[in-house]
Amino acid sequence: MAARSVILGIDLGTTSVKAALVESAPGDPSGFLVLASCARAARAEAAAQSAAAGPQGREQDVSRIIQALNECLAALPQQLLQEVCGIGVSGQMHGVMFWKTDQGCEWTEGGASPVFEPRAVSHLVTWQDGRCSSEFLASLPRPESHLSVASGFGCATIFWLSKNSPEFLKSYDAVGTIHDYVVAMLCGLPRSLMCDQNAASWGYFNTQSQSWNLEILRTSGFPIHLLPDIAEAGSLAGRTSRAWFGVPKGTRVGVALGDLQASVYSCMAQRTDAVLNISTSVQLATSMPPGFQPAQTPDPTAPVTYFPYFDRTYLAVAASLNGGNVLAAFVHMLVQWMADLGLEVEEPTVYSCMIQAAAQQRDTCLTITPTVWGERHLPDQLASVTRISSSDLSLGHVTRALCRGIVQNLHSMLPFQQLKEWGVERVIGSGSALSRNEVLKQEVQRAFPFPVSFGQDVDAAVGAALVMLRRNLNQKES
Ligand SMILES: Nc1ncnc2c1ncn2[C@@H]1O[C@H](COP(=O)(O)OP(=O)(O)O)[C@@H](O)[C@H]1O
Ligand SMILES: O=C(CO)[C@@H](O)[C@H](O)[C@H](O)[C@H](O)COP(=O)(O)O
Repeated sequence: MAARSVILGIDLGTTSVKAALVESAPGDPSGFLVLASCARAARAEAAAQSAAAGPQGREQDVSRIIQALNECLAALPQQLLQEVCGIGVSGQMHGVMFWKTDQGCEWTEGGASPVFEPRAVSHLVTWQDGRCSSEFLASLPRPESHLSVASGFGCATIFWLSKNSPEFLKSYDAVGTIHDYVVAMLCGLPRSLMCDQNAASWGYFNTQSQSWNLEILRTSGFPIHLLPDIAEAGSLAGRTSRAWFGVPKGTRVGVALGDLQASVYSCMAQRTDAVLNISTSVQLATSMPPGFQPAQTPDPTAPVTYFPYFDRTYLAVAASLNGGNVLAAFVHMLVQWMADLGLEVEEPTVYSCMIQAAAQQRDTCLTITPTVWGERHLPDQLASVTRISSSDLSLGHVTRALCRGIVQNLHSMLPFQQLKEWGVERVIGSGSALSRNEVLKQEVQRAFPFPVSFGQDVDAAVGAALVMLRRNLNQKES
């Protein structure tokens, strides 16, 4: 019997790590089967390593992210892992972490299979980081890119560190996103490799020339020697340097992909589909026609931006900073209030009760603008609640209004009418904040009256695997 083509897909998200085992299935309408999947909360939030980052700093402990990854791999069927012939990796874009070449991890051979643990690495400064004030961003050089630079973008964070913590940078000689790091460790890469999807999310990257704005950065004192080499999205990064949780040594590994692009790749079946992802954040994306090129002068006030996809095509994306993280903040607030009142309640219980209560509350006049983190195009628009009446104060009312506010905020960035004009005929939902929340699903269907279907809650991991399967492993043995 021919060996199975089993591909391992990984998504290193902001809240959780997801892994999926995917197999080519020509007989299936989708062409593939998800054989197994796993998700593990990373719980990686950590205090900023640089005190100067202040309360707006948002960093994650890389060891906890890798621990969640290891837990996912350990939970997948060993037999299937031994049949893996390719690995696709995706993750939270924009963020940046640092490591020392050849010292970024330590492989331990003690257990059933070698595993790597991070060594000589920094925290991950994530896309939610707010240390770069508007004044600081205004002091930076204008990028030669169609995307403006925002706080939490890798190059902005590196500029900030070079100006506020220069000693910190002297300890490292490699940088990348968390998913670039994992690929580099799995393959033992001498230098970090990055595809245009992630490079564009850092700022100061020209997607037309596929190159960093080296001259602009160099003349501004940016440590350009740190910048990763660029590779095409969907290309190979290398092969695993060791066996890993049963995955054979020498397994091909793709260059790491953006989580959004990987989710779109797994959900978008027709060019007329729009993909609405609600995870920690929210994105509404649809594909632009081949040959489309975004205007080269970025407009920081534009709610829709254009993300590189595959083969020099672009996605039109409304990317909100306020998605599942707003619900998580509300849940955290409730748990804290109940603790202050001497009551101990677990977060999953609160999620379950509030979603059930809102499902019974089909409508509300309470109106919530949920933007506790502002938006990149409206940084000063923080959250607000209006139309509060004594009859609309139940948990069901507030949760319904919160879910509606998250979806309406996205709709204000990319309205149903605009999608219709672009030829969109269907919306595919993705992301586990959406898949676990019937009320959010109802509000999506209310705001976007298209036929709506919902993907799986490991869409980016499946997408990363499919890219590997369709762009590398269906080709002849190289
Ligand atoms: N028990 C739960 N029930 C419903 N929603 C949840 C639950 N736990 C977390 N969530 C939501 O899921 C979101 C995280 O989704 P996830 O897909 O893990 O994010 P990411 O891909 O960004 O890591 C949280 O921000 C929260 O809103
Ligand atoms: O902020 C944008 C785009 O600018 C998002 O697409 C961003 O890439 C994602 O929210 C981050 O990658 C985080 O994704 P997730 O952890 O919310 O899945």
